[in-house]
Amino acid sequence: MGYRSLFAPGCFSNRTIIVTGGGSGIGRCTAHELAALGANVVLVGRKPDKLEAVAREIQEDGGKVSFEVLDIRDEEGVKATVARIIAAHGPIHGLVNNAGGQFPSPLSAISKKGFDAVVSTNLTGGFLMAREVYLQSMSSHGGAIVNMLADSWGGMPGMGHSGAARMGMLNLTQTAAVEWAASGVRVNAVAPGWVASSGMDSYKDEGVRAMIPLLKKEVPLQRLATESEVSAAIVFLLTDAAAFITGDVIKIDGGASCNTKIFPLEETTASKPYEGFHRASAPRILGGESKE
Ligand SMILES: CCCCCCC/C=C/C(=O)SCCNC(=O)CCNC(=O)[C@H](O)C(C)(C)COP(=O)(O)OP(=O)(O)OC[C@H]1O[C@@H](n2cnc3c(N)ncnc32)[C@H](O)[C@@H]1OP(=O)(O)O
Ligand SMILES: NC(=O)C1=CN([C@@H]2O[C@H](COP(=O)(O)OP(=O)(O)OC[C@H]3O[C@@H](n4cnc5c(N)ncnc54)[C@H](OP(=O)(O)O)[C@@H]3O)[C@@H](O)[C@H]2O)C=CC1
Repeated sequence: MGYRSLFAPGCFSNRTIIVTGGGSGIGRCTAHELAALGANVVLVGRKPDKLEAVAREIQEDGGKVSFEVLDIRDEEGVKATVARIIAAHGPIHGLVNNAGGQFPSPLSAISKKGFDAVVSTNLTGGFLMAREVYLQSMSSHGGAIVNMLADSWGGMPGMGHSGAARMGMLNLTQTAAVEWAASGVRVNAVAPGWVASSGMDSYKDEGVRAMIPLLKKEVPLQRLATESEVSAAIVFLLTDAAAFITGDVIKIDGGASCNTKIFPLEETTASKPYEGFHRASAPRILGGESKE
């Protein structure tokens, strides 16, 4: 009958896709997936050695890849980088706005400089990348953008700066989806809960490191996500299989955002007091004030 799967090998052939933060963690994993499906991948990040190492890995696997050194918060740098990518590769078909991060800290301990660093990385930088890719390329031929959010639907002690930025990115995703739909541009997002990514190794604070093994307690599926479970959702949103999906968010959190936290999971059938990690106890673990 000649049925053609939308996930066929080579489904991204002749498509150029930018992956910001492609030098490590989820971005690296996504870049590998996209290249394996035939995409011409352009990695973006601040550190050339990391980008070069990932580019080499992908080339060794037979993939098409190059990289651009860029701080996504640098407006002129973003404009020039997007122009350079188009000059070298032609139209841009996909953007994975993955670059980001934060340092866990209670709100009361965050300086303006620190708050600005997190918001400019996780919100403004993503905006600049999406705007330039739209203006310089996708507005004339369509494309797909996937933004990185996180499980920030409620207050998460220690994550107020990045939570605020991610929720800003949620509205930006929805607004861009509406404004750019007529140009054939789809804009979606993924919202992971905790991911066992290499990025988690960047947390050096002892209190935060002690918290990591406890995080799975609030996840109904009782573990952290893998990098490839996040990149699979990103890749799906870029495929033609998602052609009628825009302005949407895929949560990859093992059900964490569905857990009301009123009763910790293991206490729902037991009577002993809960002593593990849950959202209300995070400030104590992070060294901040707690109302408990
Ligand atoms: C239930 C599930 C909830 C899910 C929640 C989401 C979980 C998310 C996890 C992850 O994201 S893991 C990935 C982690 N990866 C990273 O965080 C990447 C590395 N991080 C950074 O690059 C920075 O943290 C940054 C803020 C994203 C970028 O900072 P920038 O490069 O601008 O830093 P600086 O210029 O060096 O510093 C500016 C300013 O920011 C403050 N600051 C930065 N980093 C730290 C830190 N590690 N600890 C404390 N403070 C930090 C600091 O105030 C700096 O000001 P000065 O010290 O220079 O005055
Ligand atoms: N791990 C987790 O539990 C979760 C992660 N996330 C988010 O997923 C994304 C990927 O995280 P993960 O892979 O875990 O962590 P990583 O720290 O490995 O990835 C972050 C990437 O972003 C790049 N980056 C950071 N700031 C900038 C900047 N200003 N300009 C360009 N590139 C930048 C970094 O590269 P370089 O420093 O070389 O520039 C790095 O490659 C991040 O946005 C993260 O916040 C969301 C929810 C959960």
